[in-house]
Amino acid sequence: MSYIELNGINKYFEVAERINVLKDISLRIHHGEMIAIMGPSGSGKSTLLNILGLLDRPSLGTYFLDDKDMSLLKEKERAFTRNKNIGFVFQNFNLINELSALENVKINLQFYNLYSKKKVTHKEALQRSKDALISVGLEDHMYKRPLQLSGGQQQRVAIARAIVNNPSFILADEPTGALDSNTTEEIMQVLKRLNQHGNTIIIVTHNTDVANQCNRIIELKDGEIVADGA
Ligand SMILES: Nc1ncnc2c1ncn2[C@@H]1O[C@H](COP(=O)(O)OP(=O)(O)OP(=O)(O)O)[C@@H](O)[C@H]1O
Repeated sequence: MSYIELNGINKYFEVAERINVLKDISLRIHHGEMIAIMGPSGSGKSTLLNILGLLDRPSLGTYFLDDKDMSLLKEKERAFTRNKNIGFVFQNFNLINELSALENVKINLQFYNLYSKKKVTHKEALQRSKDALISVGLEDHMYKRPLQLSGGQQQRVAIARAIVNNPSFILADEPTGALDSNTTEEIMQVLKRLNQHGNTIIIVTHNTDVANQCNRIIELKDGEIVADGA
């Protein structure tokens, strides 16, 4: 069962002076949780998500993923660990407009092949990408390009891309920020279904309706955890 444990995480940025954006963050994320990270603008939510997603390193503190100390990994191992364990979903979908939905999903398995010794064949990549799109309800839209799809459908493609590697964790930074309330609800249903099937989900959000559908809400203020509970 995958878990994440952060202990004493601090993050500094040096601009004109040193600013401490995350202050002594300790938390354990258990397998199967669905977590919202909330807090005012500038409180450090995205910085924390980037550290959890191995996109950025803490200045101080330890990060364990499944008993492995992430600070000991070299860049290539970090990239492999990230690609294998973590799927990302972004506010603006981050899809490639020149590629079909299917190709946008398949690209994640091509990245996987860059880092993994055990390669996924073209045939398997195609089947897994189709299965991921079917699981988010896009069986009739696989060959369309992102701009031929609605915002909610584009976000479903992005979710399919995030899950095609079977990651334990899905990290979503304002996944419904660009969507209306009905589409937000649809995307939450998709995320909740993935959570019921065993994915651990962490969502940064300003939307209390989104947060209230999670099992745990972590609230940040000025880089500190000020609340953490159901
Ligand atoms: N690369 C960087 N260099 C310098 N300062 C940074 C950098 N990244 C973030 N910051 C600062 O760190 C603080 C926290 O930023 P972060 O993006 O994590 O906040 P947030 O809670 O996600 O905000 P929002 O809700 O507006 O997205 C802000 O003051 C921001 O200006």
